[in-house]
Amino acid sequence: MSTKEVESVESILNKLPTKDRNFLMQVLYGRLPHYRLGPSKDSLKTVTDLEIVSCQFSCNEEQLRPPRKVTVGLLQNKLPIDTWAPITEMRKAMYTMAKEVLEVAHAGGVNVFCFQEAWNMPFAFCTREKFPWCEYAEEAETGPTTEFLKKLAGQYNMVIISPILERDVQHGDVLWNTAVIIDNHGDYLGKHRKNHIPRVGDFNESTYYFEGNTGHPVFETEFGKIAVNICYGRHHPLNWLGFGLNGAEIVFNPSATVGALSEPLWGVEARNAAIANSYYTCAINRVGTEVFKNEFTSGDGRPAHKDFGHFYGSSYVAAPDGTRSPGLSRTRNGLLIAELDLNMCRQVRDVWGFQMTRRLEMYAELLNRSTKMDFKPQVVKKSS
Ligand SMILES: NC(=O)NCCC(=O)O
Repeated sequence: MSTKEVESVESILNKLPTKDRNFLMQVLYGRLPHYRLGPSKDSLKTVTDLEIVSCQFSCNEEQLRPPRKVTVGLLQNKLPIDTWAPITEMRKAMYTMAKEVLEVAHAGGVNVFCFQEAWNMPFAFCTREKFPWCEYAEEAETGPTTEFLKKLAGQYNMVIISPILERDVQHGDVLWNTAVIIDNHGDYLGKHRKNHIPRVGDFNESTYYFEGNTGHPVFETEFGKIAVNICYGRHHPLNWLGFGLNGAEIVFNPSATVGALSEPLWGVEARNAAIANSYYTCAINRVGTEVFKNEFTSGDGRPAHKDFGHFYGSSYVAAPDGTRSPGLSRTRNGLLIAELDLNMCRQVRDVWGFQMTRRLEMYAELLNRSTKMDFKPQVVKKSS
């Protein structure tokens, strides 16, 4: 990590006098979620410097439905060892870290836990090297990472979302960027493959895998209907809409993105999706700087370099009413624990009526027309 990196936006806001800070937070972040006591970090042995933020979103009490409280856990973490460590060592280090953090998350009452994108490996897709990175790929349903997490999910009664590099051995060993969903009984529930693959900056991911073919699945769990919009998919409002149309109540957005490219968009996109679709969104970004052995370039005139830049963390949760949690640190490992009341989804639909006032059939007709070869944009010009 560069020592020049700012800790977080909130660390700057916190320097303001309390009255000004509270006013600004209210305007920028909405009605503030309440803070909860965080779990103890005593069980952490190897994970150092883990920031824990613990908060609570609330909505109106209803007469006919009891509250539907669900606690989510979002983890952003640095690589514990060098990118060039042998795969078995990297996996061991990642599993040790995950085991310790999941124990803390369990103590914090987490029901649904999500890791960052491609969590169990370096984010090596900048390099365009095939070896050793493709060797990290594993089968979604039966691979070592899924097997490892199944035990913990069952033990902790926790749904776990595990974004990995997938190898599909049934279809010619093809690779995918995939999120595996393991239910709270420790059973494999399903998977979602990343729908939109970046071709921007050093994000050379299309060298490794293509656009996903799993649509917009929503996974019905004992803790609500959940979906996963992997990283770059957050720039596509219709991708978010797809999960909403299928009934998602919480959409996780495990990501890996760097400051120079996307930081001004980060606080906007997942939050706007929460508002537009009346569901909760959980945006998780990697943190730290990952340095590789060999230099790479990305055809943008920059000199060859060995790192992606700084992954700025800043993971947060946004609610259907637009309220958001503070972001985790830009520089530290972090666990964000947020208690949500899923009743808020319908309450916001009733108040704002976005699902009633949107014009899906009108959009469908335009979208359909716009994909045709003979499409003519509807532009009105003054005739000359
Ligand atoms: N991992 C990934 O898709 N990153 C692309 C960059 C971005 O979406 O900000």
